[in-house]
Amino acid sequence: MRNAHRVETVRAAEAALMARLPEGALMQRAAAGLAAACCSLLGRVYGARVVLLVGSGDNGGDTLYAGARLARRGAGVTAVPLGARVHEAGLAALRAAGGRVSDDPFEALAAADLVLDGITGIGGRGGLRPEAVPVARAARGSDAVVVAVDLPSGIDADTGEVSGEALRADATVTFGTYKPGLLIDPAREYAGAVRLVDIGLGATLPSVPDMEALQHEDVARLLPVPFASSDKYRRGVVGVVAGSARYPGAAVLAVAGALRGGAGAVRYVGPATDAVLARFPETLVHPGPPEKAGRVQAWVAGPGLGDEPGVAEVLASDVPVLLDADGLRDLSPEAVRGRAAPTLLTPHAGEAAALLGVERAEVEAHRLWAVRELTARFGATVLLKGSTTLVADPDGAPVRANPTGTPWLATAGSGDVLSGLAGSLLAAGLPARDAASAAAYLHGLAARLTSATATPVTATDVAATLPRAWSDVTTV
Ligand SMILES: NC(=O)C1=CN([C@@H]2O[C@H](COP(=O)(O)OP(=O)(O)OC[C@H]3O[C@@H](n4cnc5c(N)ncnc54)[C@H](OP(=O)(O)O)[C@@H]3O)[C@@H](O)[C@H]2O)[C@@H](O)CC1
Ligand SMILES: Nc1ncnc2c1ncn2[C@@H]1O[C@H](COP(=O)(O)OP(=O)(O)O)[C@@H](O)[C@H]1O
Ligand SMILES: [K+]
Repeated sequence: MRNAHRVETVRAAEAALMARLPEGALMQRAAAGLAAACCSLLGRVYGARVVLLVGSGDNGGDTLYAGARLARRGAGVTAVPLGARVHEAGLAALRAAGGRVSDDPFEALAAADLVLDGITGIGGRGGLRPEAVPVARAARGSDAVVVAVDLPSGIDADTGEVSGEALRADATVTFGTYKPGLLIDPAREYAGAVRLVDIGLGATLPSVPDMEALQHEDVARLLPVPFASSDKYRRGVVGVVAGSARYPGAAVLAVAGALRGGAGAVRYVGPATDAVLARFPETLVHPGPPEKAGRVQAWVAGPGLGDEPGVAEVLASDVPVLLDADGLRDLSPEAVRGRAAPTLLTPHAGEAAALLGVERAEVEAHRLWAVRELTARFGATVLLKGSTTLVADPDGAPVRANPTGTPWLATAGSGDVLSGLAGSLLAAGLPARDAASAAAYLHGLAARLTSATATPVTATDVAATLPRAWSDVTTV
């Protein structure tokens, strides 16, 4: 599991740890880890040209001490102070190691191999200030590798929001714990590859993080495994209410996802029985209504449903229900809040915006807010799809950010596959939060495996690759 903590939590943990350590010890740990990461990125340190963008706080201090370490190994290191103050001890260390302060940042950047962005870390507020903007742009426009120190300067550490200009990094070296902003778009995209440096903060951080991201071993633990005594009903039956005369393909894709999700059987209910059977003869089919179709352990309703009935019927059932696409249209919080069994909503940004009564751009810019707000209003688990898929639970457990996926997933029908897959995991007995986050993980991984050759993927490809993703996760 990758854990992330908010700035307030990090500061409290840092204060508790610092009280036990000699002064400056944490900053030296951070700087040592940062310098080591820079060495591995540079390959050859001796003779490399390194530029430090230094803000007024401790983020600049980390950067100066790391710069001193690189200078001692033979790099040519130039500091560019950008704040009203500078970390004096860090600057003295850099000078003592042979580093210098630049009088022309643009000249230094034009020749740089590596730029360290130490303008702001967890103390930053809002986007880059105007005086830093031209320098940050020159850094990004140069041929140098840009490494963000703790966070890309200009992003919001707690939310992943980017309200002004921020410096896009190729890699981020973060200290002690991940920050939520490193896991959530749009900020996540500014961070590049993120490396965590252990500075001993684990000892004083709370054990329940503010946010988390699953990894292979976490998903492997969640996925259902049949026992010797299992039969198809004990493994769980998932019912899929999807498709219409206009969108029969959505039914096929949702069933495709459901068949690969670990349920023992998939029951399709709706008008697309012929299309579903033609593709997947193993499906149990029924024209509807859902309550006449036979017992299921979870329902998925909505993909391609158009104006077909079924949503109210599954909401009236006493089993977990996943609502997606047309199943979310005009959904009232009361219809969900009154349910005794879990409900999982899987909107994309447009559907989330409609449910919240805001613009789509508002959801995309404030994804964490949007997923939390939907969860609170509907009293349901919510999986918000998009460039970063987030899963929030009404019981207040840490929000999960999905680390897999690729922009190639933005293809028609891929959401239908996801809803079938997540519903299948619900039917197999996973709690809604686990079903949603494990499904998003497998779905994103399948898309990555399919697009490994940098070619477009189709929703059908993603569904067909789910078994490979499953085996990739469970055979670590
Ligand atoms: N916590 C830990 O465990 C450890 C933390 N460590 C390190 O310390 C870092 C946090 O340091 P920090 O608290 O000094 O804040 P930091 O991010 O350097 O900003 C400072 C100042 O910047 C300014 N400023 C604000 N917004 C701005 C903007 N948009 N654009 C430009 N300037 C802006 C503002 O000052 P102002 O100019 O307003 O007076 C603010 O006070 C942390 O990220 C990590 O690197 C490690 O060393 C060890 C373990
Ligand atoms: N830019 C992106 N990067 C990564 N994944 C994306 C991006 N845009 C969309 N996705 C993913 O693609 C899928 C699209 O689902 P959805 O919007 O419901 O499409 P459809 O309704 O056509 O099935 C979701 O899993 C979503 O998380
Ligand atoms: K930074």
